[in-house]
Amino acid sequence: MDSLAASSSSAASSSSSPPPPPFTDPPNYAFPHHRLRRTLRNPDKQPIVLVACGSFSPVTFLHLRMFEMAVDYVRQNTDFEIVGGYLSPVSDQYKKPGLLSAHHRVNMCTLAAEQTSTWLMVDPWEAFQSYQRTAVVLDHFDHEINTCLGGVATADGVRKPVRPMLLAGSDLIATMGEPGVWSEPDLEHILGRYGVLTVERAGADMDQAIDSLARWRHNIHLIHQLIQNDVSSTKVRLFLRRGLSVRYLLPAPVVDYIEENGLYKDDGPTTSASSGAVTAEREKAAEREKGKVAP
Ligand SMILES: Nc1ncnc2c1ncn2[C@@H]1O[C@H](COP(=O)(O)OP(=O)(O)OP(=O)(O)O)[C@@H](O)[C@H]1O
Ligand SMILES: O=C(O)c1ccc[n+]([C@@H]2O[C@H](COP(=O)([O-])O)[C@@H](O)[C@H]2O)c1
Repeated sequence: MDSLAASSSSAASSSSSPPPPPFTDPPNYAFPHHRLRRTLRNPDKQPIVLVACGSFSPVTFLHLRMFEMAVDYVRQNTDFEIVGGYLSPVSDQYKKPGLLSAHHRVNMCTLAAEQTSTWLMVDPWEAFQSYQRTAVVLDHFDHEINTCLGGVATADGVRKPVRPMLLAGSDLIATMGEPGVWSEPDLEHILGRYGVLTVERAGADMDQAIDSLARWRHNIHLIHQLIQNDVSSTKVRLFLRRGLSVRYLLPAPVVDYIEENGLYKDDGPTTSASSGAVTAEREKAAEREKGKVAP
């Protein structure tokens, strides 16, 4: 199997022991696919699933709106057919400021997906374990949907593999050009193999962001926001700390959940925002040194 996780784990295995599973699943994990469409509407299209990775602390209407913008973009500009959409909240080990526990973030994302949409799902795979790089997360989707579920079928019964594609804001794509945040092989894997749908974000210059990623330009799809929305989780957390209303910025069940659980009343951890992935990777390496965490 052509996956980063598979290749790194098989390199570590001895010839006498059975090959380790390609991915480490959290306890009691089952891949959610209750809303994954298993039959292609148009047999000539390439099936894709949208995977949005992020903190979602908390999930906002903008995060959900990114998926709807992607649907319009894909219909008007590509030969893709979207068969599913997933929010994949990052692990607690990501250590970003304001990162609430995975338990609450997954609960809020699930309320948002299940109660405000008919097709979005939440995959808790990366949330409930050690930090997983985005390249590995996309491999996990590839494995679950194509290897385990057998992809999707056309109405004539022809099976087709589904391509997981990253759905992200242009600020996230901009970090791909920053030294020390993403590894070069991972960029090749994410942008060369899978591709990304990038939603314009106020304050992040999309053209500048993709300049340094020019060699993968064919796999980077730019989605312009026709109605500007610059809601961010940071601003929502700030409002909550100040006792201001966040109603109509987030889905109502998420606002209720925050109130019921008394969330975001204090500042949380203070790691710098851009160092989340770097911090998580360093901590994981240190854990590996101590022999506590599998590679
Ligand atoms: N206003 C926005 N416009 C476009 N993309 C966005 C916007 N807000 C979030 N995103 C994207 O959503 C994904 C998840 O982001 P994340 O959970 O880190 O949200 P965030 O609002 O940026 O969080 P924080 O404010 O805590 O940094 C990322 O790809 C991010 O770029
Ligand atoms: O895989 C990586 O190397 C990598 C580097 C930087 C960020 N990410 C992912 O990007 C997502 C959003 O990050 P952030 O800091 O914008 O909240 C989060 O899911 C991280 O795991 C991933």
